[in-house]
Amino acid sequence: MTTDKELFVSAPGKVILHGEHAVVYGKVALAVSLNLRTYLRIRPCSNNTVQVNLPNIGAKLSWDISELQTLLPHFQANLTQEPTSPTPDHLAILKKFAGFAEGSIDTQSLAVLAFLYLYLSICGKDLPSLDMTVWSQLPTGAGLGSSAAYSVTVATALLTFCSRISDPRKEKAEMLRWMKDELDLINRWAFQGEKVIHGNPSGVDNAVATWGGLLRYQSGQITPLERVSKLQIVLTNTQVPRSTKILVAGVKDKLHKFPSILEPVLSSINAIAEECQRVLEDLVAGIPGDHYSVLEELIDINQHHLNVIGVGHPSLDKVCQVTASHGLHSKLTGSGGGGCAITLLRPDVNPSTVQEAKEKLTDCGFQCWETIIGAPGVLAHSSCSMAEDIMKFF
Ligand SMILES: Nc1ncnc2c1ncn2[C@@H]1O[C@H](COP(=O)(O)OP(=O)(O)OP(=O)(O)O)[C@@H](O)[C@H]1O
Ligand SMILES: C[C@@](O)(CCO)CC(=O)[O-]
Ligand SMILES: [Mg+2]
Repeated sequence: MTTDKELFVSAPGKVILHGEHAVVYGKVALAVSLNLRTYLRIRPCSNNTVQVNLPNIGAKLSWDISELQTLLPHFQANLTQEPTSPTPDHLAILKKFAGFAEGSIDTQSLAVLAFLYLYLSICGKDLPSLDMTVWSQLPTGAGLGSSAAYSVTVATALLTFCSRISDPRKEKAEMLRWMKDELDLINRWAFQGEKVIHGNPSGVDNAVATWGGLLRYQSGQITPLERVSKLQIVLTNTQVPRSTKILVAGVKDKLHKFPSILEPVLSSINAIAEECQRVLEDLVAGIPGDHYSVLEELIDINQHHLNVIGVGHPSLDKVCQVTASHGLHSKLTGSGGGGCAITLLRPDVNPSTVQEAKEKLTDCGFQCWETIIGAPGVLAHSSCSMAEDIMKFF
């Protein structure tokens, strides 16, 4: 097999500055890509099988093309240019095929169901033999958009492999990307993968993984916010596992139970995201003001709101307490219930204060790192351009 037959793609994780959960109900979210990426290798294989290797979650599966072909009649309607949503019937058929129990929502089932749904929907009538490996620098299920980075890389690789979008490796550009229309198609297919994993995603995470940078997202409308990604952030992973699907469903139940109590909270989260955008724009425009104090207050208020809607966790409270004792402000990011928190660093913060806070957080059993935000969205790579420390996982 020649190496140019193998294609590598990668997509970034994200942090949500403000708007998680409220964005599911049409409110504004501000989200930015991270310098932690998911990498995927796809290549043809010659033994009429589809092989999927997911080392982060310890899954290795293989199916005969002839078996997969029997599922195609159920997915015929999907073989259009327009991405189509997974129905409960589709998911039931795929679960039965893969041998997963009816209500299974474990890590492996969700990843495999999302792959099978995208493979059968994107690849058309002549299902190709292929071998796919996905490996990520992102912690799985920690609020950093690992499911979206996974869905974006899988959708991109399948669309490229089946020639439904171009292969950017034919271009001589430094950064191998797709055209705007193709990125839009990738984003819309990845959204279907997210539906399999999340149940009811807003689409913000797959938008950031596709387009990169800092985005304002509202009801499918994506607005890149340029030149405002200067914020310095510490990320803390509480290492408490949680599922976005369950947390999103929990907020829905609460909203149905107490609409007049929860709706104003979601509207207030919307106002926080709007105010944050305004402050970030003032910062860039050099308009005088104590912008960082406002950003810190917005973080504190939103963290209280997120507790009110039921997505907090004692481990996240601990991150907020520890950082507050060093004069720093934190909130959960992503779907909460554990997972990750962000802590804002003012440009004039004393590095020893940050160091001490990080040491205390590490003593609590949390993992802490300073991040570079605003990484590029989905990229193609040729095998010779892949860094050695990443290639060793493939
Ligand atoms: N590297 C990976 N390999 C295989 N499956 C993955 C990988 N990364 C994510 N997944 C799939 O995504 C699921 C995690 O998605 P979930 O939405 O719960 O968390 P997240 O995306 O990390 O956080 P958030 O949605 O809050 O940003 C896993 O259960 C798995 O099915
Ligand atoms: C919790 C949520 O708002 C963000 C998860 O990163 C869910 C979503 O928008 O799909
Ligand atoms: Mg997710």
